[in-house]
Amino acid sequence: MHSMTWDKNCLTLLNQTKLPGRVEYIRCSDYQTVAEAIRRLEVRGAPAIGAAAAYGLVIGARQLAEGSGDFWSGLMKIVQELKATRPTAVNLFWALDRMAGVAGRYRQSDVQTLLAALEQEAIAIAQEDRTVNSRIAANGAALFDQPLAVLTHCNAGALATVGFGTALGVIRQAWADGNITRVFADETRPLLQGARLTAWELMQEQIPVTLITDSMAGWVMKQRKIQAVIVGADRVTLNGDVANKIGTYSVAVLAKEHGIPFYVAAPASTFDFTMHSGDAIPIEERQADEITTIGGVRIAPAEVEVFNPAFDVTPHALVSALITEYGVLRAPYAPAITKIQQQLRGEQ
Ligand SMILES: CSC[C@H]1O[C@H](OP(=O)(O)O)[C@H](O)[C@@H]1O
Repeated sequence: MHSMTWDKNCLTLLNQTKLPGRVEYIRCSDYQTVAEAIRRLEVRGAPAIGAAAAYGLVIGARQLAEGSGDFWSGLMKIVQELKATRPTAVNLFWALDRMAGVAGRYRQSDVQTLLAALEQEAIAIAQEDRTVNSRIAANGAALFDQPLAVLTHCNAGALATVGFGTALGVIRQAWADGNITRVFADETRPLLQGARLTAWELMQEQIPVTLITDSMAGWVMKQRKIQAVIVGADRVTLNGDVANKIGTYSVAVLAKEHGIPFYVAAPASTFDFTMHSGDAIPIEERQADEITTIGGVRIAPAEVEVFNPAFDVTPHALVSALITEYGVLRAPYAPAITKIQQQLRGEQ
């Protein structure tokens, strides 16, 4: 399955809010549709929203070229509108800054040349994510030197990326190597990415998966049913702190308590080299009805007070290893992350 496809004139998104019951697609012929899809988690997952926003800017630039307003100020306004869709996953800002940089290099060119350059950059961002997924998978699978059962939280699979996933990419490769006996998937309240998306993805490939509620993770560890945890990330800071789906921090604390390795799979595009610690990561808070209803059915009093942070931050001390396309990083993370930053600067 693919989270998105690009066919020169249109971005088609798999509508993840309808899964697993219905496979429906959203054809995005304007950038506003892409922005709304990111806000509504119709497309979600750090690398996926970065790539979707990049394509959204391509579409928006074409809309401007057909209009009569000031092209450059209009383009920068669309960049800001897309950046405002969600605050935590750094891939969104990384992708849009990269696209804006390309636009700046072609600002004095004719519009058609600029449009072509933007489209090529968005395609490159998507293609690089596929390649990076494969390298993360290979680096992470090498950690599994015997058949193990693992636990994962939320969805860091093909649906969260352009390729075949970060955490689930490692699981797919380790499964192919014969080193995964079973995956325990946290349902991941409130939006149930684990129940709706991870369970669906793994069952599509006959990878053994057991769905549990988030509150069962500790008991599954106590019962020695799993030997490793692997999750994705939305933002990793210079010291190795990790923002990820709400509930990840609890899983990391439980893993520490039970002596179980807690791995984070993340591409360099999810590293925030401007942020020294997770204390500064903006945590998205979402609307109350995500908690007080399920599938439109009310499960709590309508006026109840709700706290709905979509992410939490796991301190680097609880992270056993960061699995990246550059290799498996171990603590202390700052020197290794800084080295990746230097390599990236050298590649530009
Ligand atoms: C490979 S990034 C996946 C990451 O994104 C998810 O958040 P959301 O579903 O709200 O976009 C979750 O934190 C996953 O670990």
